[in-house]
Amino acid sequence: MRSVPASAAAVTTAPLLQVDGVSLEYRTARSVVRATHRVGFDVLPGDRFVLLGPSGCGKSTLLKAVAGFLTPRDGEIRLEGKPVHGPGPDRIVVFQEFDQLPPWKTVKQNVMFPLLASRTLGRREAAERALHYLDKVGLAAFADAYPHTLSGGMKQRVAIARALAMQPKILLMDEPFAALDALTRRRMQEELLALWEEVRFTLLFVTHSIEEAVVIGNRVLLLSPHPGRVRAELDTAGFGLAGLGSSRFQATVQRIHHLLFPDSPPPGQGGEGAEGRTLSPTDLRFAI
Ligand SMILES: Nc1ncnc2c1ncn2[C@@H]1O[C@H](COP(=O)(O)OP(=O)(O)OP(=O)(O)O)[C@@H](O)[C@H]1O
Repeated sequence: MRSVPASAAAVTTAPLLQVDGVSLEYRTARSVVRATHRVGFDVLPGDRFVLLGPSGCGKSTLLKAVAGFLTPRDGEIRLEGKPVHGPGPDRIVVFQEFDQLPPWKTVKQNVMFPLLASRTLGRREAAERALHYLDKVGLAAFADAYPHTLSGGMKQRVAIARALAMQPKILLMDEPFAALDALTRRRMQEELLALWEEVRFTLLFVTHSIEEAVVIGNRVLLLSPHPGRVRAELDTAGFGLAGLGSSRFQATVQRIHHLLFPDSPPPGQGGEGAEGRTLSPTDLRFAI
């Protein structure tokens, strides 16, 4: 991964990624669905930038556009100042689904595959790099295992190792832990933060969990319901998992809730806690 020294984010002000007035649409023969409306934000090198908003507000669509799979209807996406015109090895996505690993390849072969397919490295160097990143995610001992023998959390670790091994300029994660059980999800958040401390990559992370956004992000962009517009951008540096449960953490969660849903009671009031709430389809889910 292209790493950023601890102090670089503070001294380097040039954004790595610029999303500039981006509107995104899905067009079918019969209709046009506007997913986002003039969304703008900058991601600095070393940021853990989180897109947070209700289901359907266009978070995944934005991530797909940054990855180069969708072209904006209006606005522009730039990486290091250059317009994004399609997918590239400088932006790698980790998805939520566990089935993103070809089952006929071993764990090591899975991590090597994009390195070989993109001709980034030869076979021997690719194998070395794969083992290096598998070690970073604690899976070196499973290098020769097949994906079906791994748990959901282990599969996601392989997907993260595979993405990091490509050393992209920015790692894109679309609800990567949403399908995991609560304990595994928390452990994966912890491991991702530890990995970031070690490698200092730049991360764009999508979630609909307020708690997860505050734990993972140093900056959080709040998007309004469909079509997504920027509602606010918050500085959430300095929380992490250690801050969970502190009064400052809870106050931030409540503030975000209020910004997103000014008319509904904050979590913990009206008989609803921050976890396990029953919410409408357009509301946020708090499933950590
Ligand atoms: N392939 C598609 N064709 C047409 N409309 C789509 C398509 N994919 C998404 N949409 C619509 O675009 C809007 C944004 O969807 P998107 O998946 O980006 O939201 P999201 O914020 O990531 O939601 P969630 O948290 O539920 O994943 C929604 O109204 C959705 O129905």
